[in-house]
Amino acid sequence: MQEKNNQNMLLELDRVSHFFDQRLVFKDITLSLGKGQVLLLAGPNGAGKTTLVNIMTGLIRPVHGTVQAGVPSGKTAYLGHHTFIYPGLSALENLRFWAGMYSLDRSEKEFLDLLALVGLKGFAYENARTFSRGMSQRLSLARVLMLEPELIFLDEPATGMDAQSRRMLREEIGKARQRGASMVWVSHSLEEDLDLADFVLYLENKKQAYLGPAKDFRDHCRENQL
Ligand SMILES: Nc1ncnc2c1ncn2[C@@H]1O[C@H](COP(=O)(O)OP(=O)(O)OP(=O)(O)O)[C@@H](O)[C@H]1O
Repeated sequence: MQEKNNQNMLLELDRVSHFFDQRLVFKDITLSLGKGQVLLLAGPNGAGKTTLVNIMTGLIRPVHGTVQAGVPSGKTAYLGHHTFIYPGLSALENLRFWAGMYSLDRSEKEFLDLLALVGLKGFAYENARTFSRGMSQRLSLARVLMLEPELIFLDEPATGMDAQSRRMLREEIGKARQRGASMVWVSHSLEEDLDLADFVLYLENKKQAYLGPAKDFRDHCRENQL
């Protein structure tokens, strides 16, 4: 995907293997992600996608191998199973809180514009405790967009989202990619999402069954009956 030690390299995994209680999840994952590249991470349930994202973000230390990130932690963002939403705060207060955490100077109008972008304008002052799964996911997306990260981890970000929200999500992913952000994106909707990706890593049978250009993945699936 990129030459090793390239200064545009944002994430590099070298022979990463992981076990839970002696049970192998996957072995020997080696990849580099460059600036502005989108890696789609796919595979059947239980293949190890979330585990690999957790290793990439540093939440889990791999049993073997190394992970190097070329961006400071303040320039990475995660949208996935944990929404990081404070249920006792309104949508706007959540954004204000996160902005404070990252020392970002944002006006009330900017918060409201962000909430409008993710379709939550009418809920800015509502307590986040009352939000559905899809609404919480949209608020979490607003947090990610506010950070303008260089490296974004998306673990099934469309979970709980309706068709309109999924379209908005894909549009925002496209915009982030255009401004040069890199992404690792776990998806179960390959047909929909493949066109926004540069590379695909397909995990199956405890190894990388495919790692290569997204444009060649469909042919690979046909040839290998995936
Ligand atoms: N904390 C844990 N302790 C023990 N086993 C775990 C733990 N987390 C995950 N596993 C196991 O590791 C394997 C990979 O799980 P993981 O959640 O990474 O898969 P996934 O590809 O993300 O699955 P899905 O598509 O269902 O979300 C599974 O067999 C799972 O049961």
